[in-house]
Amino acid sequence: MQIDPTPLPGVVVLTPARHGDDRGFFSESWNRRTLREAGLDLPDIVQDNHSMSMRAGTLRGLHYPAPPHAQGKLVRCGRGSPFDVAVDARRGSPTYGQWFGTELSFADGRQLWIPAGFLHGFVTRAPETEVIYKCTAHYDRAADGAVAWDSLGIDWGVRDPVLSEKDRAAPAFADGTSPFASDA
Ligand SMILES: Cc1cn([C@H]2C[C@H](O)[C@@H](COP(=O)(O)OP(=O)(O)O[C@H]3O[C@@H](C)C(=O)[C@@H](O)[C@H]3O)O2)c(=O)[nH]c1=O
Repeated sequence: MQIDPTPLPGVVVLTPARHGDDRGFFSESWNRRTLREAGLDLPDIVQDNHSMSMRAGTLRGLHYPAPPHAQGKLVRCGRGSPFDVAVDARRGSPTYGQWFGTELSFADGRQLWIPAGFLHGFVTRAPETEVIYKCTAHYDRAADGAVAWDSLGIDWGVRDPVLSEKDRAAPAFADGTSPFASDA
């Protein structure tokens, strides 16, 4: 398991080992002990999500479940190569409002760990893109929050994305209004 830091402290890129042979490959996509031994002690995982986006240019985000339902998310790609983005929304954080984005392809198995207190979103680059992510808290519909995808200067590489109604109506990211304290 390779663990690479990003410019946002707490957000890391994980690359699990793959054991290839003439059938294909085998990979432990998540292993608590391996991560702990590598110095990454993640909170308990309680939910695993799987989404399929049929069209290239589909953008889901930017989302956050508000406290006390905030979720850390370990995101990977089942098919395709989405561009995955985390935004630091912890008030008082030195990197508040800053974003980090990276491509998570099925081809290389890279994963993005996004702690609670961050917004999350992704855009698909190919049809039939599958994104799979483990969460550290259960989904609560009433806590579901969204911020406008185009309000943070993120270079998504798409001008007119396919959006849900919720994401089309999401408010802009506004200074000081984040529900997350600095220690979210
Ligand atoms: C997120 C979620 C949604 N749902 C339901 C609510 C709704 O009827 C349907 C679709 O929900 P959404 O439109 O919110 O799905 P989606 O736009 O894919 O939302 C997801 O986007 C990515 C970027 C995230 O980080 C996730 O946490 C989540 O917010 O699924 C659940 O039952 N459980 C869940 O955990």
